[in-house]
Amino acid sequence: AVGTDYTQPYTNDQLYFEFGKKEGLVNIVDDFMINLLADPRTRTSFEKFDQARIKAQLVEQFCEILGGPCKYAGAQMKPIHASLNIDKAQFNALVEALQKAMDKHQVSFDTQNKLLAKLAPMHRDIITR
Ligand code: HEM
Repeated sequence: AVGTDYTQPYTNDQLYFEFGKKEGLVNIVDDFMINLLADPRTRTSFEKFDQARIKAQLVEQFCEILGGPCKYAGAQMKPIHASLNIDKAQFNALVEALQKAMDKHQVSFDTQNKLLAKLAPMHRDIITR
């Protein structure tokens, strides 16, 4: 599982290749975290934690979701976010930060939406207020 009991990874590695494989994901997630730390809606959550560790976990999670050769071994989404008091505006800000990073790395709109479609349902494990 990739952090929830309902998220099914894509079953071939086409999307993983469209994201530029591991190297592409590392670059996208680096910019994603820069964007999260630049936005006041998300900075206050992320600044207190080990960002290098979170980025490494995000790369593994996205890699597995996109059908790549990875196995996410991080925390489940519900318990890890439970004490963070995350609202809908913060969740939306995170999606924007990811879109901005994917745009910068020239991931096509359709391909971006394939990843977002797997992340969006996670709102029910992450938003707690
Ligand atoms: C679909 C949306 C999201 C996904 C896929 C996601 C994914 C992740 C992952 C993979 C981790 C690392 C788990 C681990 O260390 O084992 C994590 C941790 C974290 N996330 Fe999220 N997250 C999402 C939304 C959010 C939002 C909206 C916020 C706050 C604005 C947030 C704040 C954090 C923080 C602060 C941590 C570190 C918690 C800790 O180490 O105790 N996340 N997230």
